[in-house]
Amino acid sequence: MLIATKLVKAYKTVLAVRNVSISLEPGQIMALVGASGSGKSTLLNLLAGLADADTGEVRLKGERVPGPSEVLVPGHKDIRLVHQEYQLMSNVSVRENIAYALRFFEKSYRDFRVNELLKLCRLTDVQDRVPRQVSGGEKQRTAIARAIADKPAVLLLDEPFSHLDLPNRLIVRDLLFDLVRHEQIGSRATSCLFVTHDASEALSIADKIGILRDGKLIQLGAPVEIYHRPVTAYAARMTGLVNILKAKYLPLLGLPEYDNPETLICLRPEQLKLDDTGTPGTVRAVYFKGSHYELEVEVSRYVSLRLLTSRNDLQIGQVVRIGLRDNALWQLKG
Ligand SMILES: Nc1ncnc2c1ncn2[C@@H]1O[C@H](COP(=O)(O)OP(=O)(O)OP(=O)(O)O)[C@@H](O)[C@H]1O
Repeated sequence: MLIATKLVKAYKTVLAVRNVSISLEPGQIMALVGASGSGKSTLLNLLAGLADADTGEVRLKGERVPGPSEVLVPGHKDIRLVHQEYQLMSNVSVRENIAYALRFFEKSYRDFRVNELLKLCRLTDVQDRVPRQVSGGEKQRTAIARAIADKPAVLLLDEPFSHLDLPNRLIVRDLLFDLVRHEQIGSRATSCLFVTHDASEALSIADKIGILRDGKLIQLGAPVEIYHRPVTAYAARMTGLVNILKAKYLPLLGLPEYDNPETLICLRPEQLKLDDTGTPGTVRAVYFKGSHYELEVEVSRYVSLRLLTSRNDLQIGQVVRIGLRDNALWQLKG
């Protein structure tokens, strides 16, 4: 189990990581979601033993993970970090890049394991090409295959989806999911922690999601919990499309105001519906999303709401009526 306790890291005047504590169980997937500059990469480096914490510590299976100032070769043998740039050897094939991680193993096992990894990461067809001859998605998967080759306890990934197109994002998402489950069958369970600024993949595969803001972990929980009960407007926005309105505008939707009219209320688009008996509003935007349409409907000068519909006959300027699917409103703390 990987446990980080009260990690703090500052760069001169910037406090990049503030008192962050997390724990990752064997076989778990955790995603840390935050805006640019929220401290994601710094935290990953601390977890990997590649940066020295000012205070706090990281432990893997009870043993302290030393920082680079304490060891000759920075990093920990059981923790692998896949960087955004992949850091592959440019003059050797995909296969050899992966095999290099297993150079101290017997050849027969090495060949077996490399074949297994090529299959798992869907790289068998491109195994003889050098990195410049493969796509970004294939480079990413080669870096992941190399990182997990000798079954580390922890796989850390920095923005594994950010440079990829949608099909490749889905392949990598499924791969992470598969490899954590697949590698669990063996005697050691690999855990995976990745950082991202886009929660869409995180919501679907992570067991736990942490929301980072200005170096602080402001919320940690299961994806469903964070999505439906975000603590702040920032956590709500980082995890998907959301309407945030002040409680004083709830009567517009036929609901009573709260004691404090300035309280922020979070309404996910799917909590709203087009409803002939609901509140009238004017369609301000219609976005085609493939499986559905996203509408922006102005219900007053101060309130525009986003909702989803399968109706394909709506036009900008048209008046529609909006109702709530359920009255489960969620109150934000700020
Ligand atoms: N070497 C450094 N020297 C000074 N400040 C730094 C250094 N590295 C990061 N920072 C600052 O620390 C804060 C956190 O940076 P970090 O790179 O960890 O965030 P991030 O969430 O990974 O951002 P991004 O998504 O843009 O990569 C930022 O304010 C950044 O400017």
